Amino acid sequence: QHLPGASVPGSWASSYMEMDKPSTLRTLMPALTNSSSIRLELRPLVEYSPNLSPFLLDAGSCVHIGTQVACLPSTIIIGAMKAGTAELQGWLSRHPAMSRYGGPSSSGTGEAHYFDSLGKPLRALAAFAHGGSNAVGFRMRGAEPAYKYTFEKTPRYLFMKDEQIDRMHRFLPSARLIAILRNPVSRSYSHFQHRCRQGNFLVGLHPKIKGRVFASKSGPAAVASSLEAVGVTGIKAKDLAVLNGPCTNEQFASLVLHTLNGTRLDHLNMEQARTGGLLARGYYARQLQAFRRHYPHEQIYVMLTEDLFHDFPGEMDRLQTWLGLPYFDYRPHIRVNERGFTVLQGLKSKTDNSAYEPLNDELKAILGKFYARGLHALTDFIDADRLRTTWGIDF
Ligand SMILES: Nc1ncnc2c1ncn2[C@@H]1O[C@H](COP(=O)(O)OS(=O)(=O)O)[C@@H](OP(=O)(O)O)[C@H]1O
Repeated sequence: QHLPGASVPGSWASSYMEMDKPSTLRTLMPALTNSSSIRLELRPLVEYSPNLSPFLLDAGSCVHIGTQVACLPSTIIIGAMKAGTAELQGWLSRHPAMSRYGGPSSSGTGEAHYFDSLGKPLRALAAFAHGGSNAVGFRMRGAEPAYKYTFEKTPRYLFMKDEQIDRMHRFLPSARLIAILRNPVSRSYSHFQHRCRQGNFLVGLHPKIKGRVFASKSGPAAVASSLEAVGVTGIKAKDLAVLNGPCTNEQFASLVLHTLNGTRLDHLNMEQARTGGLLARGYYARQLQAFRRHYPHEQIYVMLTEDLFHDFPGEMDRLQTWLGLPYFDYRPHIRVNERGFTVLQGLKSKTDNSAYEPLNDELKAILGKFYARGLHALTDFIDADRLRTTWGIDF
């Protein structure tokens, strides 16, 4: 078997186990799984059949479709959005034993979104098992299934409802999940900037609402009628224009700190969290608790964005160890970009983009207070001192 250079030791390679009866795969899985590694000594290979249920398969198992083999993800980066998931995906896919959804040259985000939209995933998963287009993302070449394991990242997973997590677990019970968490304050501001760049907000042009920022999901006419309902009368759709990024602190404050009638709050409340997950996605504890209800503790790895960005190779070493991968030294492959960030050579980094205005101290304090209460519960997942020192939030 061809292995790519010395980077993947021969001892890492697996043999296949042709499963004549896919219905026995789940029963055998515990015997094939080494609890300290995603590697499967015998890699289940199921022959495609029109009746194959995706719920018979499991993480890391492969489906044989004609001359092709596609393997289900062994590990998934579940979020959080704006916590550096794309960068982490890029680094992990550089590992010679790992292959990302969409393939190395994917021009898209490489997010499979199998589990976060009701309706779509079941069809997609069925299509996977049935060799349809969704299998392409995890397709293997030649002898790759012997030594390569697939993974994907969909940051929205961390924000899923319980029934969606349940389905994920029923489909991939032995998957290893990686959660990367960024200080919720900077995460929410980064999310705001992301949505600004995408033109998701409207800015008021009329003197009564000049400069105010509104979520534009339902369009300017809907915003105008919501304003009318709270007594801000005479606003027409043409009085609202699409806001383009990069945006400012003032615009962020306008979105999260102003009630619809224009009152400025000096603190954030749950009501403000309605802004499309912008704030709610930072409630990490309840999100992780939801995953823990389905996946055992040992299958969830929690890392902090700031630690990763501070020492990328060191954090990748720890992650490799947790995944039980053969050691890959990232150090010869790093570069420091123009903005001073450590990135991987040959990997397009979001930090190569231009920066936006830093979050000001007043907003930092208001948001910090808003998130501080929820951080207690996060200490079930991350040491309190580490949260204090890395995020600088006092709680
Ligand atoms: N190496 C390194 N060092 C420091 N910061 C980095 C690095 N790589 C990515 N980033 C920052 O991560 C943010 C993007 O996160 P995601 O890739 O998870 O975004 S997304 O959810 O996929 O849209 C985005 O944050 P903001 O720039 O604050 O928006 C990136 O700049």
